[in-house]
This record gives sequence, C-alpha cells and structure tokens, in this order.
Amino acid sequence: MTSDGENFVEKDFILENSVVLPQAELRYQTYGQLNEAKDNVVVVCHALTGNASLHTWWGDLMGANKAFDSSKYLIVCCNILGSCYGSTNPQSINPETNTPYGKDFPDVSVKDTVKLQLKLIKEEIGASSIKCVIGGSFGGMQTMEFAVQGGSPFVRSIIPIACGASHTAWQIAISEVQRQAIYADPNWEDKPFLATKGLEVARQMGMISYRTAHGYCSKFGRDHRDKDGTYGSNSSWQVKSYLEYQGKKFIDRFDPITYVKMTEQMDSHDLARNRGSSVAEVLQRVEIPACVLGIDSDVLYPLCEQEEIVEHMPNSELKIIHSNDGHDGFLIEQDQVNRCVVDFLAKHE
Ligand SMILES: CC(=O)SCCNC(=O)CCNC(=O)[C@H](O)C(C)(C)COP(=O)(O)OP(=O)(O)OC[C@H]1O[C@@H](n2cnc3c(N)ncnc32)[C@H](O)[C@@H]1OP(=O)(O)O
Ligand SMILES: N[C@@H](CCO)C(=O)O
Repeated sequence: MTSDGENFVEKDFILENSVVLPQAELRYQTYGQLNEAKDNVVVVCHALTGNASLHTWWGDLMGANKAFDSSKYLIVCCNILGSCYGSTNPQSINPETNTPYGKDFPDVSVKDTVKLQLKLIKEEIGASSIKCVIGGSFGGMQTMEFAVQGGSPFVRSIIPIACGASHTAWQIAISEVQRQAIYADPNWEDKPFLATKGLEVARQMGMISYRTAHGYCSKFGRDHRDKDGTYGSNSSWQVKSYLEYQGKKFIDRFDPITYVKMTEQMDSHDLARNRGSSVAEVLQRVEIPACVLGIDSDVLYPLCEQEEIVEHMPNSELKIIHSNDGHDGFLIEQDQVNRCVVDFLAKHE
C-alpha cells in the first residue's frame, strides 16, 4: 500500500535555537504496512533537493526482494523541515504576519529536522522501533543524527551514505560560494524569491561538486556546438550548455531563499554540538549495527569521512560504491547501493 503523501503537523515546535515555529509541517510518504509488532519501519532520508516521493529518485531500490520491499517493511520517506517539497518552508505563511516567511524563515538545524521526523515516526506512524534508517548526502547526515538522537533500542540500525560526522570547512565553503551567487543577484535584496539567476549559478556550482573531472571530461570532452568544428565567439561548450540547462531546470522546482536556508541547515550538521563530547566520543556511543557507504570518486564528501565514522563506531562496516561520477554516485549507482542495503538488512533481520 502506497500513500500519496501526507503531512504531520506539530504545533509550537521549539527549534534548537529556541525559536518557536507555531506550525511545523513535515511531508512524508509511506510504502507498505506496519506489522503487528510495529517494528518493521525503514526510514529513508533524502538529499538536498530531494523529496518524500522515494520512488521518483531511488526507484531501482524498490520492489520485491529489493532494498525497499513493501511486502516486508513499512518504508517511510520523510521530507526535510524547511524544504519546498511540502514541509513548512520560507514560502509558507507566517501566522504572525499572514505573509510568506521569506528571509525571516528561522534557522533550522539537522537536529531540528530529525527531532520532528522522530516525532512523526513515534506519534503518527506508531512504530515501536525503527529497523533501519537510510540516506545519502544530506540524507546521510539525518541518518547519523537519527542514530544519536533516536538512540538504541528505538533505532536498531543505520546505513549512512556519502556523508561525514559533521559538515567540514570544505563543504561549508562550497555551500557558501553558492549562497554568494544568490546574494549577488540584484533581486536578492528586495525581491529575494526572484533571485533566480543567482540560484541558477548556485545549482551549476553544485552540479560540478556532485561529479568528477573524469565524469565531465568523458561526457562532454571539448565539444562545442559549432557544426563545422570551429571555435569562435558564437560557439558554446557542451558542458556550458549542460550546466545552463541544469540551472534553468532547477529554478522551476526550488527557490533562492529555500536554497540558502537548506544549505545553511546542512552546514549545521555536527554530531558533537551541544553534546559535551568530541565527534569521536559521540560516535563511540553509537553501538547499533551500521553499514557506512562511501563513493570512491566522491570529491565533496571524500571517503576519509566515512572511514572516520567507521573507525569510531564500534559495530560498523565500510562498503565502497565504485563510480566515475563522484558524489551523485549514490543516485546513479542504484544497483550497487541496492545490493549493499539488501545484504545488510538480511544480516540484521
Ligand atoms: C536523493 C535526493 O534526494 S536527490 C533527488 C534527485 N536529485 C535530482 O533530481 C537532482 C538533479 N538530477 C541529477 O542530479 C541527475 O539527473 C541524476 C543524479 C538524478 C542522474 O544523473 P544523470 O543520469 O547522469 O543525468 P545528467 O546529469 O546527465 O542530466 C541529464 C539531463 O541533462 C541534459 N543534458 C545532457 N547533456 C546536455 C547538454 N550538453 N546540453 C544540455 N542539456 C544536456 C539531458 O538532456 C537530461 O535532461 P533531462 O533531465 O531533462 O532528461
Ligand atoms: N543531486 C543531489 C546532490 C546533493 O546530495 C541533490 O540535488 O540533492
């Protein structure tokens, strides 16, 4: 049984920074049914621009005997608080002003998103425990946070993919230049939802960081549009055309303020913040089984970050996804991801 997507609503939701969201809505979609013991829930967390419709972006992992087998599990895919795919976000109406929040949308952290997702799983879904939490990139950050915040025995296992224990200076830098592109748009000051040129450029930068030199060179080479093969002022590199296309496509599904706020939310990722110990100590306390997936060509969240997690988490193993395509390998190499998830879930039935 598949839901069309529903919203979990929490009144007066207190954020980590003490700001209160009068109405915090979280979009989610379910596949399958809760068993009698209420312990067959698999939670899937999506990446930066993803959504709760799991089948639209990880479809090859769904079906009989695959990772997300809805005849065995109740699969719950949760949106991120602040995302423009159905949850409360900068376009939502601020009940205090009856106008969209816009830039006044409060800062939401990964801890806040997971706090709300945990409430959804406990109060609305009614799970007695979660069999496994799985996610890549920003979804991996939420997965790690589930393990720490949800704790054992409620969260029984995790599969974080292509992420680290905290957002590093490298990742913050890459987020920041994307935000700077948006701030440089002439509309950002007074009509920020219309700062779409900046958003296009931000997405183009993102699309470079999600891939590799090898991937770009083998896909586009030095091809340009001039049919006669000459290079001149009217020619356009194929890679330029690709990035422009990706930028244009993106502004139909995202807005500049949400992009700024969502990338800032990723930057908040730090398992150790306000937990009175180092990242290593926090990881050492996560004793549940964990299968940590890294992509060998990922330049954005390099393998050393997944190795660090496995070094400290006592019951974890590292599996490597082989790809020429870098960070987006978790979306592209679906067969490899599927195999790792199926094997891990079978081992920890
Ligand atoms: C887990 C999550 O939450 S993320 C949610 C899903 N993420 C996304 O959708 C992010 C955006 N999409 C992507 O990043 C990618 O499409 C992936 C990862 C899903 C798949 O990657 P790929 O199959 O390698 O697609 P690729 O990056 O080549 O893009 C293909 C598109 O570029 C277009 N394209 C390719 N070359 C060119 C070119 N030279 N000029 C113009 N356009 C081009 C294609 O026509 C195609 O268009 P379409 O998407 O409208 O069909
Ligand atoms: N392609 C992914 C990359 C970020 O992990 C997205 O757009 O969400």
